[in-house]
Amino acid sequence: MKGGKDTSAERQAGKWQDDAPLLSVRDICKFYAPGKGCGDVSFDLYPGEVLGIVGESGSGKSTLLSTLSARLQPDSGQVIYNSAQFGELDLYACDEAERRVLMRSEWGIVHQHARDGLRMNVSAGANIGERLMAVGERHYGSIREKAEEWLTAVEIDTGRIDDRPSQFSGGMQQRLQIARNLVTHPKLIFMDEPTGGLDVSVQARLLDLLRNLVSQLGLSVIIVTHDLAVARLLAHRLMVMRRGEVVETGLTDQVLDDPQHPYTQLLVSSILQN
Ligand SMILES: Nc1ncnc2c1ncn2[C@@H]1O[C@H](COP(=O)(O)OP(=O)(O)OP(=O)(O)O)[C@@H](O)[C@H]1O
Repeated sequence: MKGGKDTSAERQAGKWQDDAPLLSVRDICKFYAPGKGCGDVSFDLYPGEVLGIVGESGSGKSTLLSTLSARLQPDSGQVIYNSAQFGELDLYACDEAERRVLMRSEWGIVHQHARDGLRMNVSAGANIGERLMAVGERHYGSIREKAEEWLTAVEIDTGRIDDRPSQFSGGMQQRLQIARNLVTHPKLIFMDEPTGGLDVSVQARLLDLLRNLVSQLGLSVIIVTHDLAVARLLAHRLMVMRRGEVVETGLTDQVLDDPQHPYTQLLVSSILQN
C-alpha cells in the first residue's frame, strides 16, 4: 500500500479529535539559560497523528523532544501519556520502572545519528531481537523470524542479518534503527532529524519508507526537523519554534502555504528562494 498523510480536510473535520489524546502536554518549560531551551509549550497529540516541530538551529526543538520523551526533566509543566499498559501516566510523576517499560515497548526513539540508537557491536538481527527480548520474547526461532520480517520491511536484505551495523551504509543504519524501534509495535515514535546527514537520494528513499510505515501502522509521531520539505511530507500538523517559544501552530499545509507569524514567513520564504 502506498502511504501518505491524511488530507487537511480530514484533519480539519476533526477526524482525530474524536479519540482521547495519546499525549497531553501542558506548559512545559525547560531552560538552560534565558532564551536557551523551550517554554510554555502545550498541545495534544492524537492516535495516528504526526506532529512536526520545526525552527532554526538552537530554537529548542531537541530540548522539547527530550522533555516529551521522558529523557529530560522539565523545569515545570506536565506530560501525560495515555498508556495501553498503565492507563494515564504523568511522565515525571510516575515510577522510573514504568518509564523504562514504555521506552522499550509502547515508544520508539529514532535518533539523527543511528549509532545513538543502535548497538554497533552486535549483529543487525540482535539489534532487532534485543527489543523483542526486552518485552519478554524468548524463542530464538521466532525472534530471528521477526527480525527477518522487519529487515525486509525496511528494505534490508535478510542475508545481512548477521552483519554488524558498522558494516552498513548510513541509510541502512537508519533503516535498521527504524526496524529496531518498530518491532515491538510501538504507538508513539519520537524522531530527531531522522534524515539529517544523509545524501539527498538516500533521504528521499528513507522518507518514502517512513511515510508508508507511519501510515500503514497508524503510528503517532513527533518529529523534529529543520527541513520544511520533510515536515511537508510527513507531518499533519506543525509547531514552529523560535528562541525557545512556539510562535505558530497549525495544519502543515496551512502553516507552509499561508504562514501567519513573520518568523514563519521568513522561514518559508528562505526555503523558496533556495
Ligand atoms: N545540555 C545543555 N546545556 C546547556 N545548553 C544547552 C544544552 N542543550 C541545548 N542547549 C542550548 O539550548 C538551546 C536549544 O538547543 P536545542 O538543541 O534544543 O535546539 P534545536 O532547535 O534542536 O537545535 P538544532 O537543530 O541545532 O539541534 C541552544 O541554544 C543550545 O545551545
